Amino acid sequence: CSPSEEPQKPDSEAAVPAVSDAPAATEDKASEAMSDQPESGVDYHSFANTGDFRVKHVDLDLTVDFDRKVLEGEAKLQIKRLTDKKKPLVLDTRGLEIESVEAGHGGQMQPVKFTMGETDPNLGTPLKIQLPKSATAVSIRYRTSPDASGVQWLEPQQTAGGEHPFLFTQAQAIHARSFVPLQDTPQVRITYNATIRTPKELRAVMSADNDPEAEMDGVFDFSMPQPVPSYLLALAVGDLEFKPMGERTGVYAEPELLDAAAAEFEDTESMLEATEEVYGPYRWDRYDLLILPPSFPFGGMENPRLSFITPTVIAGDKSLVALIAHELAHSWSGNLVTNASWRDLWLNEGFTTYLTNRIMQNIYGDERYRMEMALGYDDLQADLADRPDGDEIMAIDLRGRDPDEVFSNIPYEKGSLFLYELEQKVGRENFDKFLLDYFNNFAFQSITTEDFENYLEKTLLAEYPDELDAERIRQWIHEPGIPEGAPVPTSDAFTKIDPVREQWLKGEIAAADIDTSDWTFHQWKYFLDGMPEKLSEEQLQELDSAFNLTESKNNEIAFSWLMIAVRNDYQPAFERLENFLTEIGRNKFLRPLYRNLVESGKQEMAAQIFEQAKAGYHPLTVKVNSRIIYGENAQ
Ligand SMILES: CC/C=C\C/C=C\C[C@@H](O)/C=C/C=C/C=C\[C@@H](O)CCCC(=O)O
Ligand SMILES: [Zn+2]
Repeated sequence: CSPSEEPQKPDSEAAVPAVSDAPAATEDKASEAMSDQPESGVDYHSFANTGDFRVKHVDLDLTVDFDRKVLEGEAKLQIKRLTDKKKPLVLDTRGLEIESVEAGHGGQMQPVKFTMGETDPNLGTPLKIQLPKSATAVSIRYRTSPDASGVQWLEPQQTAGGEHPFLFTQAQAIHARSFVPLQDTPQVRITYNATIRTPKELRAVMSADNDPEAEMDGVFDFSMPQPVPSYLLALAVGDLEFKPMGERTGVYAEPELLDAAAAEFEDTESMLEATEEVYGPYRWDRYDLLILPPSFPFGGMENPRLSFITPTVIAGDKSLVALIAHELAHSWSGNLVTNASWRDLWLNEGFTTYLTNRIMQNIYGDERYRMEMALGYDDLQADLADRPDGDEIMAIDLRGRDPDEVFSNIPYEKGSLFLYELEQKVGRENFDKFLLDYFNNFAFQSITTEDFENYLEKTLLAEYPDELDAERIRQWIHEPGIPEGAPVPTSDAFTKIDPVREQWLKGEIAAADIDTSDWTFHQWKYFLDGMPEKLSEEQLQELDSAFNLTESKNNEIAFSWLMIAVRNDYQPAFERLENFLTEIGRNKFLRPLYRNLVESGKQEMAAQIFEQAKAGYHPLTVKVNSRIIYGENAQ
C-alpha cells in the first residue's frame, strides 16, 4: 500500500523500534507478484521472519584460514520468540556450508533439524531451523565459501608490505549473510562478541572494542556492546599497527602507511568534537580508522568504532579528507538512526552527506564547504542525466533488484540537497536543533522513509507552516528529479575557473601560461570535469605537458584526466589507465572508467584489462564491472 495508507505503522515518537513486526521479507514476499508500491517497513532483501523471531545477540568463534580462504567456526545466536506460532527460524545465508545446528536454552543445546531453501541470485539461500518452543539460543557450525561475496582474501603482493596476506569484509548492503548466518536486515540490531583466530603474526580488528595492546598470540577477543544492524558487522586481518591521533581517535594500518595516514587524517579528533557540539554526544566510545589495501571497493565504510578507509584518499595535502568527515558523520546518521530497508538508504546517506559538508565547513572554512557542495551537485546532475526516472526517486523501489547494481549518488547528493533546502528555509540554527532532536528521538532505531515524514510533519512542518510545504517535501522524496527552484550550490573559487578554461579552449591563452599556483585540488577537478566532450590531440598533449596530468599523484585528478583521455582516445595516458584500473579497486573510479571505455568503442581493451586485473578485485567489483563490460548476461 502507499505511504498514506499505513495504519499499522508505530507512532514515530513512541519508545519502541520504529519498524513493523512484519516479516523482513518472507520467501513468498520476495517472489510475490509486484504490487504498485513496495510496502513501507518491509525489507525485500531478507528472508528472515523477523515477525516471529528476533536475534538479539551473536557470539562468534571463527578461525581465519588464509590457505583455504575460509572463515570457519561457530555462530551462536540469542533469540527472542515473538509469537506462539510453530514456525521455523529463517536466517539469511549466501554460499555458507552449514555443518550442524543445535538449539536450546541455558547452555543445554541439542542437535535440531535444518533445511536450506531455494537460492535466489540476489538474496542468497534461506536457512530454516526447526526450533523447540523453549529454545532461546541456536548455535550454527559453518564455513564460508572462498568466493564469499562479502569477504576479500588478498595475496601478499596486493598489500603495501607485500609479505603478509590480508582479509577484509564488506557487509553493506546484503553481504553479512555470506560470512555469518543471521537475520541480515537493517531492521534487526544485535550486540556481539567474537573470538577470531588468526596466524600469529597478524592482527584482527572489528567494528567493536579494538585493543591496540592486544597480545599478538593469534587469538583476538572482541565485544560490541551497542546494538548494530548486521550490515555493520566487520572484520579485517592483516599486518596492522596502531597510531593514536587524539584522545578518542587513532589509525590502524600496515606499517608502511601508518605515518602518512596519521598525518593525512590528523584532524579526525577535531571533526569528532565539532560534530558532537552540534548533533549530540558521540555514542560509540572510540573512533578509529582502518586503512585498507587499494582493492577496497568503496571510499570508506562506516563500520562503528572503526571506519574502513581506502588508501586512495591519502593525497598528502588533506584534499580528500571529506571522506573521513563522511564516515564519522555516519556515527549519527546511519549507525545511530538506521534505514529500515535499502529503499530508505537516503536516510543514511543523504543526512550523512549533509553532515559531511557541515563538518568540512567547521574544520576547513566556507570556501572549502562551497566547493565540496558544488562538486557534489555536479555529481548529482551527472547521475540525474544518466538514470531512468524510477532510480532518481529517493525512496526507491528496489524489489527484485540487487542493491549493489542500483547504487548511485542519488541517495547521497539529492538527499543532502533536500536537507540543505530545509536548512535554508527554516534557518540553520533551527534546522540543527531539529537534527539534534531527530538523532535523539530515533537513537539505536531503524526507521522508514514514512517514519521520517511523520516525524517531520509533527516537528518542522508544524513549527514552520509558512516556510515549508508538505507537497514539495513529498515531491523531493517520492518523485524523480529535483523540484523547481531548489538551491544550486556554487562557489566563487570555481566561477573564476570558468573563464580561464574558456580562454584556453578558444586558444587565447596557452596552458603553460595559466596561473595555477594557488589552485586547490577542488579547482583542478572542476577545471578538468568542465572540459567539453571532445578535445583535439594537440589540446590533450598541451594540457598533459603543462600539468603532467597522466602522472598525477592525486587519484581523483588522475581519474578525471583518465576519463578525458578515454573518451578522446589519448593513447599516451593508456599505460597509466591500465595501471590505475589494475591497482585500484574503488568502484567510484572503476565503474565510470569501464563504462567510458565501452561507450567509446573500446570494449575489447576494457575486457583485456578487466580479465588481467580481476583476480585482484573484490567480488563486488567483479560483479558490477563485468555487467558493464559484458552486459546483463555476464557470469
Ligand atoms: C539506491 C541504492 C539503494 C541501496 C543500495 C545499498 C547499498 C549498496 C551497496 O552496494 C553498498 C554500498 C556501500 C557503500 C559504502 C560507502 C560509500 O559511502 C562509498 C561511496 C563511494 C566512494 O566514495 O567510493
Ligand atoms: Zn555513506
